[in-house]
Amino acid sequence: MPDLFPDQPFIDDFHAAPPTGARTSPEVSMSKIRIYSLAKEVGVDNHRMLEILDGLGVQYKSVSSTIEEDTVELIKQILAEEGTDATGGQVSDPTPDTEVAGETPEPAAAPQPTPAVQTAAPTPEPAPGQMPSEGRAVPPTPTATAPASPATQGAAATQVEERPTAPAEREVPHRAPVVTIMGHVDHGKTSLLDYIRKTKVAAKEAGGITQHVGAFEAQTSKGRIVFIDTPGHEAFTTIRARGANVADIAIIVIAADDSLMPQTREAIAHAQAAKVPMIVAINKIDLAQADPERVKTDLTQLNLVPEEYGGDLVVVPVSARTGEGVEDLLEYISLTAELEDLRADPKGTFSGVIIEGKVDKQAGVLATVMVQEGTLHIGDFLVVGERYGKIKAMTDTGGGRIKEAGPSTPVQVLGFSDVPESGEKVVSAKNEHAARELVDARAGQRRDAENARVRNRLTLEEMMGPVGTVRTVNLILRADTQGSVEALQGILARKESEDVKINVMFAGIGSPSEADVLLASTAEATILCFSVTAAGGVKKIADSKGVEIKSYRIIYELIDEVDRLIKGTSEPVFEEKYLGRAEVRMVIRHPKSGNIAGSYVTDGSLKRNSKAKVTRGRQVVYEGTIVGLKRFKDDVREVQTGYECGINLDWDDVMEGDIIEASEMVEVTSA
Ligand SMILES: Nc1nc2c(ncn2[C@@H]2O[C@H](COP(=O)(O)OP(=O)(O)OP(=O)(O)O)[C@@H](O)[C@H]2O)c(=O)[nH]1
Repeated sequence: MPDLFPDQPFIDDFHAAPPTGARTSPEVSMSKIRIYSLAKEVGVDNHRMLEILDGLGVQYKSVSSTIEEDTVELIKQILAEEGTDATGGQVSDPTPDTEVAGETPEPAAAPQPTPAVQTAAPTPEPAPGQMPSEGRAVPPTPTATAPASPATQGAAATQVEERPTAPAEREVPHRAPVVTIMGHVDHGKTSLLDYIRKTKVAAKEAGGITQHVGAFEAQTSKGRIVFIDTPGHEAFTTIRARGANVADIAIIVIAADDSLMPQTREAIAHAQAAKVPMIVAINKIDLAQADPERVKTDLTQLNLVPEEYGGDLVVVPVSARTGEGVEDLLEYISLTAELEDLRADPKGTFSGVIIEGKVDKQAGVLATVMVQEGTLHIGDFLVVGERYGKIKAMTDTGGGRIKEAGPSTPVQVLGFSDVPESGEKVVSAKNEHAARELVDARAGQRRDAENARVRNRLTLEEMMGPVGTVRTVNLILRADTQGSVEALQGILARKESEDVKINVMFAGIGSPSEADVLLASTAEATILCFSVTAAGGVKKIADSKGVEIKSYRIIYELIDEVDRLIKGTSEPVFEEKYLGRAEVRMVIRHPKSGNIAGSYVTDGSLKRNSKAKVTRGRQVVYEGTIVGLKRFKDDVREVQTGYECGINLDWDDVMEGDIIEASEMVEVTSA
């Protein structure tokens, strides 16, 4: 297998030149070393290395960032002082196999050297498109001490007291990563999945052809990796649209001979919206016309900068045909998973997500459940939405019968009476009675929510977010040409302010798609179209999901809509503004215009086309519009206080002595 983390560190061309006089150590021949190379060299896992760096207050973006030689020496010293074997340690395997499918023994529970620094909080979510650790806030520099692992606590009791309390999180075992593959049509998603399945799935039964159940488990040298078997962002977003997150990592497949295509951009937008770390697989590198460099350059235009260009995006060239680079890809998945510090408690309360459901002519309803937390056992009662069932049988993705399944395990379950839909959440109940109670409670809640939706209007706070916080307006843009897309993006970028962030989740050419609607529904985004419209089917889905699709032919109207969204009002709000009033002194009959009220403006001003309210004594006798306004023979737009004028209303019964009050509707500018 190619070594991704070479022992020899290399110069990062895109970083600062080595400081003058930099010392070269035998292990570190250059002045800078990438974090993951150092981690491998000294035999600690990447997560731990980042913790040490945090402890030292060293700034970094990801494990691909380089660190100075001085820091390297310091880290080695720390490790040496703590008795860590700086050369013979193990790079932790996040997901070794165990007897219960999906369950992983917690490495920290076994006697181990005390980690140098442990963070109490879970690893923060990575920013979209970045390696998981990117953008981590560097915590205040603690001393490079940390909670002892349970195994060492007894021996070092006094020391432990001075350290932060050991988080319970450490006791929760790691779990295998769940990976989804997305990308443009024909770029090789299915081929890549097939190659991995062919080479990495142990068929349990003789000649065992793994059946399609929506997911499969690959055994790699770095542990188990679970792949969602339905490629494409539609499947990914369908699951997300139901509020579930299944994938931990998204592989964006881009064909090396085709580079970025509309669905590539969509897939990237979907992964970013879900805040799932991305790895780009540049596929078809076996082709003569393959141009991986072009793909990397094109990616930078989306602000996704490959590692070798000084950014943080992991880009792996592969061929799903020859298998070249696939091992590298798997290794990068494990590395990303390790940094994500994915954990789930097999002993915890069960929760899972439906990957897919179907009816089998012989077996009946079969559903693939991804176990996310806890363990499933045959005989358990499961509740999905407002239905429940009892597990009669379970098979793993290799087709073998199993009795229980732990976290990150996809299992096919027999026992539901209706076919559940992908993305539905699954929980377990103690017994049938509890399952029924839960179903009843959910039905009640749904009815209450439906009633409340009818009654309640959104409060200002619900619409705009808490006062004083930065509000994000999520948008999906669709336009007829790339030029229009870019023009719109430019205008929108200038509309951002301290209080409002405009997040264009996806901008593409052509009509909005169903996938756009799903993306919008998960992110509460509005779809704005310029010179394109949504097809009837897409509109229907949008209606059913409460997603607004607005189409414009005039760019300024689209921008007005954005302004409204920025203000937090989905529709413009108008209020009536008083303009002025006039007294009718005589009524002049006009052959063409009808009756004209010869009037004297006593207050404010009157405007043509403004609203008119006519009062006679105390009674309002008419409400309409000032359709014409004259000064002598001239048509005018406005007449001020103290002037005489002729007022033509869209009403003919005006009388001497009437008062005409003018007003106009103005848009409320600030909410
Ligand atoms: N030369 C070469 N061809 C490949 C490679 N990967 C896929 N292909 C070919 O590209 C075509 C499309 O591959 P698929 O795997 O079906 O692509 P996909 O992205 O799953 O396509 P859809 O399912 O239609 O979205 C097929 O003819 C594959 O044989 C590769 O690495 N090298």
